[in-house]
Amino acid sequence: MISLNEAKKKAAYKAVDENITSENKIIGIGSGSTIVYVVERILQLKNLLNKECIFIPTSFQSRLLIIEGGLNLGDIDQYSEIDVTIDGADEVDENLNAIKGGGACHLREKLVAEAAKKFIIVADYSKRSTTLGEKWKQGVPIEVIPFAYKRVMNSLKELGCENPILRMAKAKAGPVISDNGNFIIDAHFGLIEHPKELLEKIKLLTGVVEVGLFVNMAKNAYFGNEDGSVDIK
Ligand SMILES: O=C[C@H](O)[C@H](O)[C@H](O)COP(=O)(O)O
Repeated sequence: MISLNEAKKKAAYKAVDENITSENKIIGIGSGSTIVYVVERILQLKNLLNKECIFIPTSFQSRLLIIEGGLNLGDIDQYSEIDVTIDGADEVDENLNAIKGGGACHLREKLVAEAAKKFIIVADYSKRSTTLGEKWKQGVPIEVIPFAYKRVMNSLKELGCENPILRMAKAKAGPVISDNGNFIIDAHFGLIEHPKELLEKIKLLTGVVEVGLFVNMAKNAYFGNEDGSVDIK
């Protein structure tokens, strides 16, 4: 049996080995703890990759990983067509729909994933489910314009979320502020049988910037298993 961190690393390394080649010129880098291993592997293989390759971050965290690794940094407004984006997830269902935004990065993550010809998810075994909502009990992360948060919370209750929560910071009094200056609401909807419908309903609420439901976006997911193997879906 291996630890969750080792499982993340196994998935990340295999995803890089199988999806990042010398032919890729623009690569999207997701956010979170699994992505640290993605960048670690990219750095190990640096000499085999295209020297001109540009890396597009999805957060302050991944921007730092790119800079500190000595990789070429670009931005999504300079490079709106990406060859491959690799990112972590909070939960992935059997159709490869995902909940993302546990680290409040899902707005840029979605943009960089949508811009990619190939979007690949990397995750450990604890994130794998049949139906979204089975594993990630914190709720769907929703980025909102700060002054709209109360109205959006009321509307989320009408959509079936009993107790939407404004995400609070840990080492600061007050709410989490995203990289884009917005608030995050976590909205638990139980089992999400129809993620596309729920995404569309939430997205229509005034003041919502982006929803951490990634529906029909991933080409493959790499899951690191407890026994050290990696499943590719
Ligand atoms: O906002 C954060 C992102 O969506 C992450 O990709 C997600 O939370 C998974 O992170 P981790 O790899 O740390 O589990």
